[in-house]
Amino acid sequence: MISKYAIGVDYGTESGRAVLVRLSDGAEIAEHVTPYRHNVIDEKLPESGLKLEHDWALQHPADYIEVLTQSVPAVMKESGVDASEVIGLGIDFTACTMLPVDEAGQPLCFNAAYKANPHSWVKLWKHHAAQEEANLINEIAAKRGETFLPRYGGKISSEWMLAKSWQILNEAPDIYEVADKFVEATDWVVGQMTGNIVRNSCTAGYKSIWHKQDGYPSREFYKALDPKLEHLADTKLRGDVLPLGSKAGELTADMAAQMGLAPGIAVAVGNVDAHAAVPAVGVVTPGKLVMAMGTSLCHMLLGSEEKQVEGMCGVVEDGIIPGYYGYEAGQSAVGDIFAWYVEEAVPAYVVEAAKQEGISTHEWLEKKASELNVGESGVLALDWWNGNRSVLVDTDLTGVLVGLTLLTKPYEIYRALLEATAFGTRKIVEAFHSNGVAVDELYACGGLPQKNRLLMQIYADVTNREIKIAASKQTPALGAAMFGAVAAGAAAGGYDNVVDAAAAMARIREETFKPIPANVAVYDKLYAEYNQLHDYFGRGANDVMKRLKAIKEEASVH
Ligand SMILES: Nc1ncnc2c1ncn2[C@@H]1O[C@H](COP(=O)(O)OP(=O)(O)O)[C@@H](O)[C@H]1O
Ligand SMILES: O=C(CO)[C@@H](O)[C@@H](O)COP(=O)(O)O
Repeated sequence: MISKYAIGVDYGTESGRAVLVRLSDGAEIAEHVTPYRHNVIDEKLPESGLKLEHDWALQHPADYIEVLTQSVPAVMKESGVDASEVIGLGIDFTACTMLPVDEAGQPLCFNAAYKANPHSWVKLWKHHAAQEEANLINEIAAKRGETFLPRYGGKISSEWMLAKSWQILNEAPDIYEVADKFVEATDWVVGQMTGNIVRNSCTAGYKSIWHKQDGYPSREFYKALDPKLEHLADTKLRGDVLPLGSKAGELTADMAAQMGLAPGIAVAVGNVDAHAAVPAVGVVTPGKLVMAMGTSLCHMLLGSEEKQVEGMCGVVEDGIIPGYYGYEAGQSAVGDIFAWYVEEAVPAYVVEAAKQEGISTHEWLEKKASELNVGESGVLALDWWNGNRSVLVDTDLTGVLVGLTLLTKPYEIYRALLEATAFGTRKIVEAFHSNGVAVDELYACGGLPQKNRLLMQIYADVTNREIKIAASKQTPALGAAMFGAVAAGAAAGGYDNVVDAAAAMARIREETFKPIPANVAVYDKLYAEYNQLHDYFGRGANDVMKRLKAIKEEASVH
């Protein structure tokens, strides 16, 4: 039998990667990464050099296309697979990563008339400058008793489509006016491959308050926010919303030529990175929490019923795997916090020591931190370096370190940061579990489980649960390829549904991380302290973080 293949393209925060996957067994034949030429644009705009304000995070749409034209031909070349054997392609993306486009589907930032306006660019998921809009959305939605609110854990995030769109209206009404549509980057890139933009049910459901039965919120609700938003859903957000696994269209001849693929192959509707990873670790039933661990951490879980859970990002019917309610929660920085520490705060002697040993600074810190007993450092942290996504849903919260002394060592702080993120995850696990969405097992995928064993042991100890690790290093891309195979269908050599695709293609590692009872006991005590700090700083007892932010904003006006 001739092997068939699909390509999965995973769009992360700093780079995109293509993986060529064999459909019979999920073997990853070749992979290639293309770093985004413009990376995250958070200081000044390309070309005009316009300085961006705090909390902005933009991207350049051309970088996404470069991933297709660089990484896809590279995997084809490396593998030696003939283009005729590749039957489908799927992508996954960070989200809500959104952009305004014109009638032709072209990003407004490609237009000389608009590109000096930062609102014409892609707003990356971690663009956090729409918190004021989010606060108002939540206040007004709560006052009106909007029924969608409980589906989003009681709060709509500043990271999502509505807050970002409203920020455009408030700060750049001309861009709002001229935008034909606001689209998720995942849908835009798929549209570039097929020649037609369609929306997917996953980003629409989790990031744009779309519901399978009810559609978007009512016009009255949008109007209550701002009369100019009344028609947002039927104008800027219009367009078909197709379920995950659907075929968005076929690869155009032009893009096929640039990507080294055959024209006409099936392209799946867009997906979200964390969501695509779920079938890629073989999770297609409830009770198994999948943690996509990278710069941020997304928690994905299936349930048979729709439950209300404080601070979850959302519950969407068929949002991850058809037939189940897909639950999502998350932490908006995890790896990014460790990166901050390594890049901004370790002393030179640590960097030098790591260099001498021929290992990375992370690895050196991990090694030294592993020698500590649990609780030995006396240092505790709150993991809010990029705000709090779940369960507080507040991007104005910031980080905390408690317990520092003149004897505190860098690796003790590093360990406290690893632990803080694990406590943040425990908070989420408990929120689900205590509200009737069972979390019996943990699965981890993404870059971090491959990079840091201490981190994974800490997560097992803090949550008191065994953790299974994805065999693939590229789980979102593998999942995206599965959806590409589903879009192609069994008749073409793919699969008819993602459950069948997962049965054949998903794998986990044999080795798991099991909780160590002695560590679990100490972490219970530390978690109780974390919880107290969490509520003190996060639930209004002391709003020092918000006051500091206000002072900082005032002081930064030059
Ligand atoms: N040894 C390590 N221990 C902990 N974190 C690490 C280590 N090496 C890199 N990181 C962090 O991993 C993150 C990148 O994760 P990865 O999954 O590769 O990326 P992404 O989330 O963009 O897909 C960065 O934030 C980086 O700080
Ligand atoms: O918000 C989501 C998913 O809902 C993610 O796309 C976002 O956290 C970015 O994820 P990564 O850290 O790039 O893996």
